[in-house]
Amino acid sequence: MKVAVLGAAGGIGQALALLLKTQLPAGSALSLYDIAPVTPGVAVDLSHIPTAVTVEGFSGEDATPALHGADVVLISAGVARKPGMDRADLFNVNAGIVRNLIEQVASTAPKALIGVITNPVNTTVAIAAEVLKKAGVYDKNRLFGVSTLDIIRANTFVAALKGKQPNEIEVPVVGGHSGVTILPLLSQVKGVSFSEQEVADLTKRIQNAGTEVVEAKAGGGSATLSMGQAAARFGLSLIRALQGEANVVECAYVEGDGEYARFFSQPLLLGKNGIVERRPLGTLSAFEQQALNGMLETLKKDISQGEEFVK
Ligand SMILES: NC(=O)C1=CN([C@@H]2O[C@H](COP(=O)(O)OP(=O)(O)OC[C@H]3O[C@@H](n4cnc5c(N)ncnc54)[C@H](O)[C@@H]3O)[C@@H](O)[C@H]2O)C=CC1
Ligand SMILES: O=C([O-])CC(=O)C(=O)O
Repeated sequence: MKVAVLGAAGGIGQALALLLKTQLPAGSALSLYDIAPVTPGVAVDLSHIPTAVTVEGFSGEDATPALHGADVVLISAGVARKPGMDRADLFNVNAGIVRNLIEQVASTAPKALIGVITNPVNTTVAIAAEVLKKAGVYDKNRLFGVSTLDIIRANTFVAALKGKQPNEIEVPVVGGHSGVTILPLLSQVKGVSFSEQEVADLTKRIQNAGTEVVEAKAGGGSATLSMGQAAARFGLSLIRALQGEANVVECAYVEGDGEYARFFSQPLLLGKNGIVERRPLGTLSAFEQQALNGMLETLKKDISQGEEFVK
């Protein structure tokens, strides 16, 4: 299996590349690309770690040398937030970066499973879909917005509140990846129960967790290490599914049946061709139903902005 990381010299990219170098199955290839000239050096650095995963690094304007034969492409290239900014404020710079990189994926690795990390995810995934469509290679089962960070945060916060081990807790998080569009389905977490106040407080904390990091880093960027871990979890799940493992389920932001919005994060059964089955959201509490209804206008606007950008 070959995994390409685009944006590999950045905060997320380097953390992700390290985790993939140490956790990909033996015999895998890791291919790193970033516009920054340090990227081949990042690959040399990682190549000294004794695992059976080869590493190559490429820099400059052309991403295609990194993309040949890629089974999975994870994209974190772009700018990150500073205090006072919304994820939507990143659109002006990141929309063009995602369009450019996806054009190169479309021409070089059209069958790859693509995970978009670059913000604003609600919008950049719509851009990616439209670019792939224009190139005649769009398959909605192969394009994912990576929302795994919301899930691992939710697991961490719930475990801490309820005195559980984090690996015992799995919170489905649906919707999108910004503010009110992030909806943890706390009513579905097995083995714990919450008061109404706990649900309200936890939901808000999970929705604002990105901002919590941005403010704590005080101008030095946004979540990179936890996002590296989240992207590694998601990328490794894609690889396990590609290799034929059964019952690999992850939530991600994908094009579905449009019941709520064209793109929506929901639980997905993954397989050799990407999404095998979009799982229903299940029964929602009154709080969750209200939050779902309340997010849709924002989410749809975010999606249209991406669609319009490519038209
Ligand atoms: N989906 C999610 O849950 C999360 C998404 N993010 C997003 O991920 C993105 C990256 O964040 P960081 O790694 O912290 O930023 P960073 O600034 O540390 O790294 C970004 C990298 O992208 C590279 N880059 C910029 N333009 C490029 C281009 N045209 N081609 C190739 N590479 C290019 C830069 O050289 C840099 O190495 C941001 O948009 C951020 O908002 C961050 C955290 C969570
Ligand atoms: O908040 C940000 O800008 C980065 C991000 O998406 C997150 O940490 O969830």
